[in-house]
Amino acid sequence: MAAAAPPLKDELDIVIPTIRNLDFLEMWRPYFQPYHLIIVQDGDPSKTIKVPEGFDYELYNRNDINKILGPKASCISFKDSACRCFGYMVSKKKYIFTIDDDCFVANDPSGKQINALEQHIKNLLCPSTPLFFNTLYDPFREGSDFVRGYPFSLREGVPTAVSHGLWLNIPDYDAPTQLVKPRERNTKYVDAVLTIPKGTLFPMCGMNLAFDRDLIGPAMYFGLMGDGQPIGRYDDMWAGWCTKVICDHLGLGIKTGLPYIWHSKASNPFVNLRKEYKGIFWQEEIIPFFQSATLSKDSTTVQKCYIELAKQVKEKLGKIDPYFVKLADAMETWIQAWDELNPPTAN
Ligand SMILES: O=c1ccn([C@@H]2O[C@H](COP(=O)(O)OP(=O)(O)O[C@H]3O[C@@H](CO)[C@H](O)[C@H]3O)[C@@H](O)[C@H]2O)c(=O)[nH]1
Ligand SMILES: [Mn+2]
Repeated sequence: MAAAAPPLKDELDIVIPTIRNLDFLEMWRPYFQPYHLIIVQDGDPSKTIKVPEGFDYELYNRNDINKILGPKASCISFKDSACRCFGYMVSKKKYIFTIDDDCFVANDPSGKQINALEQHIKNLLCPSTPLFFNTLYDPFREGSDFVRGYPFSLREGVPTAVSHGLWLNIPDYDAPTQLVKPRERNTKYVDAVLTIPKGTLFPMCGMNLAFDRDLIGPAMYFGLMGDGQPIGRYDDMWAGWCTKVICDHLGLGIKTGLPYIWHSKASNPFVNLRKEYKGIFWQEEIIPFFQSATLSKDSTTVQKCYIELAKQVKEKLGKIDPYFVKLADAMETWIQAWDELNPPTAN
């Protein structure tokens, strides 16, 4: 009997931001080889990035980004992993999985390899439950269900837009935590997938992340960081806060938990502190902004929501620092570029 085709084989792209070689793909080969890769090469475009044999991929460096987007390339970060969102924009597939090049296949407590891609796909293909918390975690998982007292009117759930995976070994800590706990490693494997309740924000890490591009793609702009910007390492956080506000508004769900990957490399905490420090005190004003952000009922598409949010960023966060005016403009440029590369299909 022929082996079953890998799930969503022709409907999912794997996006990898990189400044290194891609030897890590060897370990992922059994799981990734059937899928198309979109490699976003950051840093010096004259450097050649070697892709292991046998993978189907497209690779974009900074020259390619500038050529494709022209002046709109200004919204894509340079010298920061945030550049990965260019891959989301050029993809033509319904689903995206993004992973860092220092993330490897992890083992579950039984010692079995974790096919992270397969678990993300399971997460995305079954509904989320943001409107009422199920205490037995993901009710759609094998061996689980809705518990007594869970309203039947809510058991259909909502479409899942984002699947947020976690990391064994090096946890995604901020620089101050990393400095205080340099040897801390995450050894806890928690066998759970949770829907993040409506009205609750969360810190989205871009290291091991999948999403439904048709449902939420235009909101997945990884904020302007890196070269020439006053902060770094808030790109994915920014995307997560915007995405969660928009998912709550449009009735979409976000899950976090399984799958785990093995994060192998701790980036330099001192470099990270320099990148993060302004964000550490700015976020004490950014979070209340997102917690109180409301979108009008006329905002019925992700693009409309995102543009409305960008206007609020400019108006309400612009007074913290001119960076937020620039970021709001970059958010608008991102949507223009997105719509240019992804014109609505005439239905
Ligand atoms: O300038 C750069 C630096 C790195 N990359 C690529 O991005 C990822 C992540 O890089 P790295 O593993 O070195 O950094 P981490 O601190 O572990 O990254 C995590 O923290 C957040 C930083 O924003 C983010 O959510 C995680 O990615 C690798 O693939 C590098 O090759 C880059 O493209 N440009
Ligand atoms: Mn890393």
